[in-house]
Amino acid sequence: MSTALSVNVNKVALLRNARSGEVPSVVDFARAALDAGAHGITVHPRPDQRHIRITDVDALAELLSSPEYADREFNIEGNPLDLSHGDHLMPIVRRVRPTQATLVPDASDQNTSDHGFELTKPEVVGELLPIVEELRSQGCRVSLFVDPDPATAEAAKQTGADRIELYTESYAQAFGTPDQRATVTRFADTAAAAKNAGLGVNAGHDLDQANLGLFLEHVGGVEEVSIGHALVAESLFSGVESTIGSYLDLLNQR
Ligand SMILES: CC(=O)[C@@H](O)[C@H](O)COP(=O)(O)O
Ligand SMILES: NCC(=O)COP(=O)(O)O
Repeated sequence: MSTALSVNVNKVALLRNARSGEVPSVVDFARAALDAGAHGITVHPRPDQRHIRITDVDALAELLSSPEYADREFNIEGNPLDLSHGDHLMPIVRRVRPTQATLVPDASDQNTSDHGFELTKPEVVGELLPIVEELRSQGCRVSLFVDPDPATAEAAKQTGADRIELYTESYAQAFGTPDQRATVTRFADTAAAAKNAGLGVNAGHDLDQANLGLFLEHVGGVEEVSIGHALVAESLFSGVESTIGSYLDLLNQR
């Protein structure tokens, strides 16, 4: 199985928002990533719009609607259960109709994503069921952000979701330490449990060129990795085309 690369452009928007204006352009970065061979674009439009704004989502949707990118995917992340700023995510997904929605249980004031859904709790599954059903009814693939836990992966099936996304920060932290083997084994076990439950497997958070290869070597059947923070940082030094090419080499996609 080949693993697709979805480029998260949150951090391009973060830099852009440091000043007024459109420099650097989120759309231009996304176009360069796609032209270099990235399989898709990911955004996480948080309620405070600290980086990705709703206008960015619409501009990227227009870019990806271009015939030249007909085979590329748009992945929108967010927490449909966080109504602290009103219903933020679902109106966006209903309007844009992305290829995939990745549901992430972030609170609106979190610095970044730092945990997955507790799907072994029936009440969490119950809250997600109607949302997953609506998204899938509009043709949107649904992925649920989860911690590395086989029981959680198995429970994800009850929501009707298509995939899980493995939250890989603990892997990135363990990479190169004595905990590496045990940690990557837990991710492999979680991925296997998801596959056995009939779910696809995505992965993301703190993946980079240094740690990605070992992860894919040990965790089977990963269909998509979404990478942003490290990739954008690496692009500052090596350029977008070269950086994307390096990731595609790691994914054996060139
Ligand atoms: C869900 C996840 O781990 C990331 O996709 C998330 O988008 C990171 O959010 P920030 O870019 O705001 O840190
Ligand atoms: N779902 C993970 C993602 O989109 C990007 O995470 P990161 O590479 O910015 O940590």
